[in-house]
Amino acid sequence: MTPIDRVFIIGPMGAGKTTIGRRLARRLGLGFMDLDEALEARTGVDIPRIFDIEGEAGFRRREAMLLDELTRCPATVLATGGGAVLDPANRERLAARGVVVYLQTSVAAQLRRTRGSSRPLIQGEDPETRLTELMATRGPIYESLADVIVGTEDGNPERVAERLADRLQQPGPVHA
Ligand SMILES: Nc1ncnc2c1ncn2[C@@H]1O[C@H](COP(=O)(O)OP(=O)(O)OP(=O)(O)O)[C@@H](O)[C@H]1O
Ligand SMILES: O=C(O)C1=C[C@@H](O)[C@@H](O)[C@H](O)C1
Ligand SMILES: [Mg+2]
Repeated sequence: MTPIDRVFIIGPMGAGKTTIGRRLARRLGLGFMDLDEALEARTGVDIPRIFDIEGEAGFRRREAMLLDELTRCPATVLATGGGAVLDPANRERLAARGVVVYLQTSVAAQLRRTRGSSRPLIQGEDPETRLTELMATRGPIYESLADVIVGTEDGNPERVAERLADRLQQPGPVHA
């Protein structure tokens, strides 16, 4: 069996990409990186600030450049940002360089998990409608890009990570 070298986690805000990605990496004996956190570390400001100064377009440019760099790192689980899959070049890189895992979740769970957060795209008056709209456009993209799809409604991130690690370690076509 070929050992897993790179795993890319995709999915919407609050799906658990950061939380489960970190646990998955530990289980697989891989390093962990988070695209949002890496971008904040590189720029020295948080994501809401990047949106304020450069707009979403500026944020997406930085996100794409860093994704190109981080998807080349060996022995890594990389949690991406919720909107990283919108860019076709990003999608090509993710698909070509590793196993893509989609963490699927309901809007209700996303709402619970992101309540009170500073994520710029859900700062309006009606985050539920916003999350529903985002899922309508992005859901099909997540699904078509994924090698593996895992539900995260289970309230225990460690158990989700365990299920996912088992699945990735089984022989079969998910191995990139
Ligand atoms: N399976 C789960 N069950 C319950 N809570 C969870 C689960 N996964 C994550 N959480 C909680 O939901 C919150 C959001 O999770 P996390 O930050 O990992 O999401 P994310 O997908 O990385 O979001 P973003 O795209 O905004 O970075 C955290 O407080 C985390 O503890
Ligand atoms: O869904 C999105 O487009 C985003 C999700 C977050 O991970 C961050 O990358 C940023 O807030 C944008
Ligand atoms: Mg995250």
